[in-house]
Amino acid sequence: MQRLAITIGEPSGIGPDLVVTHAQKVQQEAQVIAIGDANLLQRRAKLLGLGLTIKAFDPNMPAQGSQAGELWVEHIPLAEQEVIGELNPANAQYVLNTLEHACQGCMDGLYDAMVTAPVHKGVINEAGIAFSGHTEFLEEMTNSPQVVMMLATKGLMVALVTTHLPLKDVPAAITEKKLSDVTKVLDHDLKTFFGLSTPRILVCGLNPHAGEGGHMGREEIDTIIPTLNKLRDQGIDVSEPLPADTLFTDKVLENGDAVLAMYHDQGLPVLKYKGFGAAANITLGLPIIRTSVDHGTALDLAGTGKANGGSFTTAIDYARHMAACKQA
Ligand SMILES: NC(=O)c1ccc[n+]([C@@H]2O[C@H](COP(=O)([O-])OP(=O)(O)OC[C@H]3O[C@@H](n4cnc5c(N)ncnc54)[C@H](O)[C@@H]3O)[C@@H](O)[C@H]2O)c1
Ligand SMILES: N[C@H](C(=O)O)[C@H](O)COP(=O)(O)O
Repeated sequence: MQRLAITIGEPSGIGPDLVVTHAQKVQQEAQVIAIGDANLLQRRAKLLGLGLTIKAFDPNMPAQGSQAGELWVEHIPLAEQEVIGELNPANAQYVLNTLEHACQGCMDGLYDAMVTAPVHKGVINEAGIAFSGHTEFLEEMTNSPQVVMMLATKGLMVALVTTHLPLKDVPAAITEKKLSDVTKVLDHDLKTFFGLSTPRILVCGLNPHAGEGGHMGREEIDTIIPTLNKLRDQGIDVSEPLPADTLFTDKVLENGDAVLAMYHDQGLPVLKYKGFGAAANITLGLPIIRTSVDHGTALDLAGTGKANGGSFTTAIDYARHMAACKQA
């Protein structure tokens, strides 16, 4: 039986809501273990009118499922009690403690995968801790040479060359090495986890109309096309840089297995428009399996019972599928 570590995310957001709501279902095929403050989970369940029996996780016991309303918990204490909808920098280190615990447990083989509920990047930085996202945090903690952020929903997978950086810094970040390394990780993990023997990757240009022959930017000519040519010579099936506006049409998409976008807001708005609530964020290139929801902390919805748990379930499904592929 698989063991999944679920980090419960920003304490004042909807992460705890998603976890205690999900625990209302019988879990027979995997042991789902919430990593976070047990008292916070109990308070959130009470607020939502849900029954919750906390079961202390014991790593020395064989993996076992749970009945409806039960939740395995690895207790990591909050620094200060949460106020719903109000960010508190005092709890920033607590949030990182949950991530560190889950990641270390995956690296040690205790957990088969980690699934992350949303954290708030701003409040962690306000606490004086540089943090741009789980993706970069896990890359550093696992000492991985190159990770790739990919969001997936039924019928569309979008990976990113660059992730959480200011738009003005994007062109300089797209070097031959970066594009080549990201594409190789994407190609490898599409084969490993998604059953694609020769994945066809559709690559977005950076500039409008993929640079219009150099009249609207030269990055395609100077960097992107030469890199893609080399990758093709190495047996990776990549397209030419395609104008991103028309790439995301059915006629073009049906010729590929995944899209490689140059930056965050080139690829993710399309993915989220298509699949918000039924998509997951997957970090490729890690020595562990990590998936996440496709949304943020939604402070406005915490404790209201209105948070949609579709993406959370999707993230768990992808994690279980990937863990099974890794074990096969
Ligand atoms: N996986 C993650 O940890 C993750 C992902 C995205 C954003 N974030 C972080 O979340 C914080 C807030 O970001 P934001 O305000 O841009 O985005 P957000 O996703 O928190 O909210 C955007 C809108 O979507 C709604 N929404 C979000 N999740 C929902 C759900 N499950 N059901 C129903 N409605 C939902 C919200 O109510 C809001 O109206 C930021 O710090 C951001 O970096 C974290
Ligand atoms: N880029 C993600 C999104 O928009 O959904 C989100 O910020 C989460 O990123 P991390 O998984 O790196 O925290």
